[in-house]
Amino acid sequence: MIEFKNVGKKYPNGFEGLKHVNLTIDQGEFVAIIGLSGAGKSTLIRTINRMHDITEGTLTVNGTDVMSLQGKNLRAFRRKIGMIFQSFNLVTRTTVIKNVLTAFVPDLPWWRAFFGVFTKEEKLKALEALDKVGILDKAFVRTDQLSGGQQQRVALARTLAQNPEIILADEPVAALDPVTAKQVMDDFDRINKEMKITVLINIHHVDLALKYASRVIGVRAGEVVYDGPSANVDQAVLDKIYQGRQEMEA
Ligand SMILES: Nc1ncnc2c1ncn2[C@@H]1O[C@H](COP(=O)(O)OP(=O)(O)OP(=O)(O)O)[C@@H](O)[C@H]1O
Repeated sequence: MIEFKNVGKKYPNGFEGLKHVNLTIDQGEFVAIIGLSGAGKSTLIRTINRMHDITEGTLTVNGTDVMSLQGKNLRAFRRKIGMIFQSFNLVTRTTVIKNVLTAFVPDLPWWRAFFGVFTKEEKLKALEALDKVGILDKAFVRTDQLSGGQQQRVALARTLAQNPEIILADEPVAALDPVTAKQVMDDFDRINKEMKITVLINIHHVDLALKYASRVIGVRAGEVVYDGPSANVDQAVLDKIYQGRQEMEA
């Protein structure tokens, strides 16, 4: 369970990225975070794995006070939270499987990481993760030969190999065409349902947010202005979140 209690985030320049955020997200939920550019969506999800420090209130993940973590404990905590970015963050000049195997690097002795020595079990786990996102046949292909959608799936497989409890995805389909975006969203959906992994997605596509997420969190100027079932999102809710700048899809 992820719990925000009166959370605030003030950036060093004094800008308030988050204000009075109160949220409880249960294990296994699929949540879409929507809002205008600059509303604070990235700031919100990045506080969960401590990419950003909160400056007010408390944030707990499965009972752990995130701000109390340091060094080894923080690294161990981060291993349970997968992160997916718009830009995939892969090493494109190497093979797909090598990218997935990097998921194990933080747990390896330095020499194994340095020489890229992986056990049979680790290799099987990496292949299994690729199978889960439907690109097992691409395991030994150079990553730069894959389409954008396939590369995002490699990133997803790398995250899955980490065995996460939570996946945070920051605009994961923003760089993809509509058909590929839907395929990647289908992967998130399957992973969420089959593996009971909590999925939190920042997304600009309201139609995809409403189709895939069961819950929508609307952020405006650092504040949560809507939190409820996606089925209850109507034009009035969108007007509140987007200040009248977003039309509901027919
Ligand atoms: N390091 C920083 N210092 C100061 N202000 C920042 C910093 N990072 C982000 N901000 C500001 O915080 C606000 C929220 O940014 P954030 O990236 O969370 O928005 P977002 O909703 O994810 O936007 P987008 O959809 O464009 O990615 C923005 O106004 C941004 O300019």
